[in-house]
Order: sequence, then structure tokens, then C-alpha cells
Amino acid sequence: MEEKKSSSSVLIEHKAYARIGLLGNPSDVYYGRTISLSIENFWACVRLQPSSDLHIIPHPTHDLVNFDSLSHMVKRLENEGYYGGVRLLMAICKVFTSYCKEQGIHLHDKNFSLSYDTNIPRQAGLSGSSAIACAAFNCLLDFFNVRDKIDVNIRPQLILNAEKELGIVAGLQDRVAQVYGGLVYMDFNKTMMKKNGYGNYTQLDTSLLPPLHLIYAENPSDSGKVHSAVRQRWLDGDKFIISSMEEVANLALHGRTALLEKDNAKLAVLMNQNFDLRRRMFGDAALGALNIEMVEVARSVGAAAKFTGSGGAVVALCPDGPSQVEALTDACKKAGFTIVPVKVVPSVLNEMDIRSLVMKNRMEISGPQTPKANVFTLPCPVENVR
Ligand SMILES: Nc1ncnc2c1ncn2[C@@H]1O[C@H](COP(=O)(O)OP(=O)(O)O)[C@@H](O)[C@H]1O
Ligand SMILES: O=C(O)[C@H]1O[C@H](OP(=O)(O)O)[C@H](O)[C@@H](O)[C@@H]1O
Ligand SMILES: [Mg+2]
Repeated sequence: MEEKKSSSSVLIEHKAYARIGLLGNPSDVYYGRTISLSIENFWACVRLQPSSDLHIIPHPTHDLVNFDSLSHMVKRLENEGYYGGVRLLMAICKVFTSYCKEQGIHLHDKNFSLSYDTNIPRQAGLSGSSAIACAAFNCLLDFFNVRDKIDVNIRPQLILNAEKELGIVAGLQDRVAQVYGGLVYMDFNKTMMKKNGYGNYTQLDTSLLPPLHLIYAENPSDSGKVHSAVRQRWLDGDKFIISSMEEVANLALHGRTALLEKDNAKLAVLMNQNFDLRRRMFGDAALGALNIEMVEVARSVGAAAKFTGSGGAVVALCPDGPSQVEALTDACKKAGFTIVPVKVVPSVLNEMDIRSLVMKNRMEISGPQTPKANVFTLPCPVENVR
């Protein structure tokens, strides 16, 4: 669903898709590198309707405030926490407004109502949180007609700032995948991040990807909580965490080559190493028994597996092909996990978005194919092109 008309007087709707961290996560939180993809399987949708007052509309189930009983309420809080999407909508409005003010971007004074819906499994490491913020951000860009004034490169950081505003520890990979769509190689090296405020984001040909499967279970986990202890250790200069994060970041570097060479066996090895490194850094208690079991079930049939995000869902690759996929499907069903084939979303950037890239750009072809309309390497700042 896209914007119906670019005007402040009509209904505007935007979707943002769930993302899979294929390699390198969570090093995005630590000046690392990742390869991530947007998937069609799940999305959040935000609707902006012009209105006389400014109104943020709670979702009937995700922002539940009416319960059958006290025990129903407590159970709900224990499973899903206190918060829904309302705080994300408010935070993105705040960040958007502050950024525009700071940049001297004029915003008209008309009001609107914001509502959302999502089918992204809640807090399952599929970027359900940033999908809500990203879809809302796109609505604001169109309502205020400022899409050409806010550089695509900076948008993921603004969306991340909304979650930072709420005290959620998170990195940029989710927001980059959602702002660009498709398959994106991301380099968050510190010098570049400090200099530009964003990393180097390169869209790769989505046909480089082998068939992937998504495994998930009803098991919400709070990514902010999962991350906070490791983040603190990293900030305190813990050598083990620092060197392990560097190793994780290198997996994305090698993974990019493996993708370009269509070396699925190599990709499988890198994915497994990625999970093993995460497990060593975070520890089993923080990762959760059910999440670890999902990886182990996949590995029991020889599939490679790792978390898509901080926990709740797993991405699996069957390097041996269809018979292994069949065995994986059976194993997941037996264990009570849902498994679905991954459907990749092509690039979601439109012409105006691309024009908003303010730096001098260079087109570069990634992968063995000739670029198609939705398959190209993003124009990168010249000084950052290797
Ligand atoms: N499906 C959802 N519906 C409503 N709010 C959500 C949903 N998923 C996440 N949120 C909001 O985002 C916050 C952070 O969620 P997070 O743990 O990052 O989940 P995810 O892995 O889906 O991104 C939650 O505390 C909640 O406020
Ligand atoms: O730990 C990770 O891999 C990711 O965790 C968060 O994503 P989520 O979908 O909320 O689990 C975080 O926002 C990402 O930046 C991390 O890479
Ligand atoms: Mg999140």
C-alpha cells in the first residue's frame, strides 16, 4: 500500500516490511557490518488521515487497555510487556519534527491522525518495532511533502533515534533494510559514521540469495533487554566482546563475497559461526531456551541457522537442497515451530528518494547480472566507495 496522493488533505498509507539479519548482526550496534533483507512475509502498515486535532490512535489488540480480568492483564504484561506501538508513533513524530526544525525544513501546521496495524510476529527479532516507526516516518514525509528534503541515507538514523528516545538499545540494520528494501550490505565503520552520521549502504541483487526459510515461535523477547548487558560490557571496553563483535562484522564481509560467488556452502558456514559467536557473547540465559532450540532443530538436519534479530525467529539455509528443506520442515513441525519460505521484497526506493541522496554518487553493478529496475547498487558517497 502506498501513498494515495501527495497532499496534506488525503489519506496516506505506508507499509514497512519485516527484516532478516542474514549475516553480521548484531555488530550493527557496534560499528560493524551486516547483510540484511526485507521480506514480504510480514509488514506493518501506518495510516495518516488529516484531522482537526492531532490524534495517535491505539491499536485495539497491540495497545490493549481493556481486559477480561486482572489475571488476563498480568498474563499479557508478562508475555508482551507494557508497551505497544503508540509510543513508537509518538517518538517518530517527535524526532521528525525536531530534525526538520533543526534543518530549517518548514512544516505546515495541519493536523492528522495516525493509526497502525502489523502482522509482524511481536518482538520476534523481525524488526516489528522499527517497521511501525519506518512506515509512520514515510507517512510524515508525504504529509508534509518533504521527501526530497530528507536524505535517504539519514532516514534510518532518524528512525533509530525514535527508539533511542524510548531507551531501546538497537542498531541501524533494521531501519536501513526497511528504508531501502531488497538485500543490503551495510558497513557502519566508525570513521564514516562519525563523519557522515550514516554508514555505507549497498543494495545487492536479490537473485544472489539462495532459498531461505524463516522459523519462528510464539515467544516475544524484548530486544532492548537482550542487548543491554552486552552493550554495557562493550562500552566498558570488555576485550572479549569487542573482538567477538569484530569477528561477527567480518562474517558479513566474507558473506558478501560468498553471495557474489553464489557459494552457498560458505554462506552456511558463516551463518552458523554468526550464531555461535552470539551465543558466546550473550550467554544461553539471555538468548532463551526456545530460541536456542529453534537453531538446534534446524541444525539437526544439517541446515545452517542463526537469529534474524535479537531472538524469536531464525533464518535457515539448506545447502543440500530440496530434500533437506523437506527434512527441516518436518523437524520444525514436530518441534511445534512455524516455518515459511522467505519472500524477499525488492528495493522500495522511488525516484524522489534516490534524488534526495545529496552526495555525489556513483553507480556500481553488484553481482553477476546486468542491473534491472530494482536491482542496483545504491549510489554511494564517492569517498566511501572502495
Ligand atoms: N507487533 C507490535 N505491536 C505493537 N508494538 C510493538 C510490536 N512489536 C514491537 N512493538 C513495540 O516496540 C518495542 C520494542 O520491540 P522489539 O523488542 O524491538 O521487537 P522487534 O524484535 O519486533 O523489533 C516494544 O516494547 C513495543 O513498544
Ligand atoms: O540482535 C540483533 O541482531 C538485532 O536486534 C535488534 O533487532 P530486533 O528485531 O528488535 O531484535 C536491533 O534493533 C538490531 O540492530 C540488532 O542487529
Ligand atoms: Mg526491534
